[in-house]
Amino acid sequence: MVVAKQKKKATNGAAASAKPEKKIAVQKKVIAKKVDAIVPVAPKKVVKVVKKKQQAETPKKTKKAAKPNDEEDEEEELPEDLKDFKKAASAGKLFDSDDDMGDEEEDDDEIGIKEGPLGSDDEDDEDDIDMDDDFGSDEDEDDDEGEDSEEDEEGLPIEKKTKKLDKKMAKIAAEGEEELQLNITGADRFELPTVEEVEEEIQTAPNLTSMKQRIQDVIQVLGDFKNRRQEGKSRSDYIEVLTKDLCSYYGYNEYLMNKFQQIFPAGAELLEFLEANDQPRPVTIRTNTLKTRRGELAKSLINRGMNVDPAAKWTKVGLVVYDTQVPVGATPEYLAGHYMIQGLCSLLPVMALAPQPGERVLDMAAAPGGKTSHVAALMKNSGVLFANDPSKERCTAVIGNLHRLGVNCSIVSSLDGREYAKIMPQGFDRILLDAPCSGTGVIWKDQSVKTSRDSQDVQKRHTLQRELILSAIDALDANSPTGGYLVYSTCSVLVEENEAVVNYALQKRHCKLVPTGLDIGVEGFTKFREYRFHPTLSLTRRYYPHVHNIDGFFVAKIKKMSNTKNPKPEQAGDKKEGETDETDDKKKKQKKEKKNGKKGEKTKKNGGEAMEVDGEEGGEKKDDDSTTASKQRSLKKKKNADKNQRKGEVAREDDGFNTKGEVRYEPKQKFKHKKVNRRLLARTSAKAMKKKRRKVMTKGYSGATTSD
Ligand SMILES: C[S@@+](CC[C@H](N)C(=O)[O-])C[C@H]1O[C@@H](n2cnc3c(N)ncnc32)[C@H](O)[C@@H]1O
Repeated sequence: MVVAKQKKKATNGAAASAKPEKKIAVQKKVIAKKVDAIVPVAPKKVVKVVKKKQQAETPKKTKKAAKPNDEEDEEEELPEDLKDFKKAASAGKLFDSDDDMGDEEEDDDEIGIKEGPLGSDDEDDEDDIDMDDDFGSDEDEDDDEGEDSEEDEEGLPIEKKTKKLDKKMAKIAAEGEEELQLNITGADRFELPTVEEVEEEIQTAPNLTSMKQRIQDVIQVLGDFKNRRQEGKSRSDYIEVLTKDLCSYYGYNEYLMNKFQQIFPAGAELLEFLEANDQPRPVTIRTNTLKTRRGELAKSLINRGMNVDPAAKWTKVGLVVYDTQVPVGATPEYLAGHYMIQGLCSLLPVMALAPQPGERVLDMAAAPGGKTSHVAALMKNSGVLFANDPSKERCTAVIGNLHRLGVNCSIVSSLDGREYAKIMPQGFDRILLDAPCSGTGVIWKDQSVKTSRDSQDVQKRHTLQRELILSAIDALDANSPTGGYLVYSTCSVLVEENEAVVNYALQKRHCKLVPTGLDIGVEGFTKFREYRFHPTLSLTRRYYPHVHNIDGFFVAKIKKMSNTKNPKPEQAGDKKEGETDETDDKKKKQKKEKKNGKKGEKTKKNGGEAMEVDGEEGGEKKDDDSTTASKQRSLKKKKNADKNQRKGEVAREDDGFNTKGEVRYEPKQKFKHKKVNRRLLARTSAKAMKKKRRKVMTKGYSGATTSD
């Protein structure tokens, strides 16, 4: 553009200084200027074609050599070129290549428009400088324009030609612009390949760049689906292609990718999460306050050549290690037990548990003992701390760490956590259940998680977690003067292992969620897809690597309300979408009916679930003799009510997740609004009012008569 401008100046400058004998030469330059002027709007290819043609037809010469003698030739030549240009442009041949959008080489070509009759780049540069020098500065330009218009008025044939040419050029430019816009919108519109095509590409020649591009394109379309969708393609078509690409680009199986897509329905956030899963978290350590203080520890580590800093505002014991000249796990301070190497997220559940000195505390799944030793530090090495893990091998790590860190209030056991409810019911003031989980929050540590987790696997963990959480609640003492708290945590981001487990516990035991007291984290889900958890699930906290720069994590704090096993019925959030208080009332009514029915049955069978199934038969037998229609009707009603309720229970028995561990799909209820004929309604209500009034009047009148 600078060059073009300089040329313009040069052209105008020429007009100013070389009258009249140089007029033709000036006009030629004006024409050249017009050609240049359309360059920015005409597609590169167009320019290239014109220039190439010019090059082909005009012997290449320097500007100096091209001066007066060629004037006539060029005058004739330019309109011809332009004809070709127009033809080519209107035939649409100039835009159909991808190259039109240009790569760097093409950009060079664009600069190369300076080539051709007017000479090479280098020459141009020189010329530009010369021209400036010869023909004056910007200020001269205005004057030149004035002279141009004077010349217009004179109406030389060449001027007429120029004007004609101007019009032509404007038309061509407009056409070019139009076509360019068409091409741009065409290029913008992303064409969705079929899943089969994508699969084939992935299997035969996976191209990470095009895959990434497609991922971004699809996410863009999904973000503005109404406007960007391809006709005939549904949202699920796009999602299917996106899932395939995401799986192969990031290396996940489809099961896990679907789960993540459900958690992060916004594509951009999903990408951030997936990217973060491939990034290592910072190395962090926890100061063991049983032996030292953070400031002292930091000083000694800095002296050893470690670059450390306080890890975050919310912790007084965490340090982040930026770089180190010595292995973090082999310093004298480490061996002396002044710190534990721990991810920052590991501090969160212990902070939420807030164990007090002198309490009875259980760490139900303790190995390798990072959190156990933190608990001991907060208990100031007093009270009793049970550190349990069923893996004997992993228990040796617990013992080693507790020794190194100077914990002397602990008992290490190697049991299945589910045993604790039986061997020590109501035996603890506080319990930490850092449950075994899928590890979907710490994928950066173990990439095999990406492909090894499937629905059965998650379902198995979900079941174990539910059993463990109930056992933990049963091992808690609700009447503890200082506690009665359970902290449930996982390094998983899956709802099945987190909210669903806690919600299940709320349904099964008399307990409630309380605030974790943690400053960071996002609220747990109270709604997930079509499922509704208890509203207090918002008190739980979720952590994501892409948001908090710590491992994916979940923390819930539960207070046990009573040592009875029965939960308060309203404790659990088992209300489903579309359910109202009215449905609750109906349920209560059904339960009452059921209970009444059961009373009679109790003489035959013992309580429990089997009894409910048998209840139907029992009920029928009992009422065999009864022949009245009303009794039969009420029996049928009761039977249906029982059946419906059982159906609901079966559906919910897995806490919103079917036996495969997948979210059960239930289409949203569509509410049909009955059309009300307002006139008819008004008429009927008016009639009813009249009737009522008449009734009252007659009553009142007759009443009055009697009383009188
Ligand atoms: C997430 S790790 C615990 C990490 C530990 N809390 C820490 O911070 O060092 C889960 C632990 O649960 C243990 N585990 C597996 N099944 C268990 C069960 N049935 N009862 C109790 N713990 C179990 C595993 O052996 C594993 O050590």
